[in-house]
Amino acid sequence: MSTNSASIGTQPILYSYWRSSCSWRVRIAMNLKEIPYDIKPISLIKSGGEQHCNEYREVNPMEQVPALQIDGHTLIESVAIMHYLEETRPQRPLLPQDVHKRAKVREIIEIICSGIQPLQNLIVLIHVGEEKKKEWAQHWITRGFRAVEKALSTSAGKYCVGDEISMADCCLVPQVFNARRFHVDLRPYPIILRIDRELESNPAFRAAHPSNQPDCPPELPNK
Ligand SMILES: O=C(O)/C=C\C(=O)CC(=O)CC(=O)O
Repeated sequence: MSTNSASIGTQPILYSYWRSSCSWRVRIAMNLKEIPYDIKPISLIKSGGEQHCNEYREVNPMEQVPALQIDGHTLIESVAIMHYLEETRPQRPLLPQDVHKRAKVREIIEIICSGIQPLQNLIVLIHVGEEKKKEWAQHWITRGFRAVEKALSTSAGKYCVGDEISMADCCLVPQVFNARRFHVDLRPYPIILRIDRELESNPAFRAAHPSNQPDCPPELPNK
């Protein structure tokens, strides 16, 4: 963890891209915990991607968003960031007290953050190629959503795990957006759809939505 004296005692800075699902997870968590922050937009597409420039590589050697400068540190990886926020800002908890429920939250996080999103992110789709990318993304999202829906069939209340919003919900909503972006048929996943609809009007989720980001283009493509 590198230190960054500029962020000690000042407002956290989130390096973010409007429709990056990983940035979006952190925006939701920050909003739920009511932590004020500034956004530094990093365009993943402008001039081959600002995430690859030397200056940003110093911030995040993975050349991805998000990165969060907070408490004098630079943190990367959205799930690690959410856990840091949970441990340092326990207000409005995003993990349940019950250990079994915690395990379910982590299970859903893993399915999405290891089993779906990395397989359909920008670098992979560029490698797969324009012609095949839609079918590829649909395949991995469908496979993962089958498992998420099954997990939710026993864990869900109003939200992914019980009736309290958790980190699992922070991960689910952006992934549903990606599924729609790649025209995945969501009808087989009624619980996923119900939770997504439930969270649509939540102010923390609304403020984190791509369409409410400073770097969102005037017309939202593929929405
Ligand atoms: O086409 C673009 O606008 C570029 C990048 C993204 O949306 C972000 C992703 O790679 C998808 C994701 O975060 O899951």
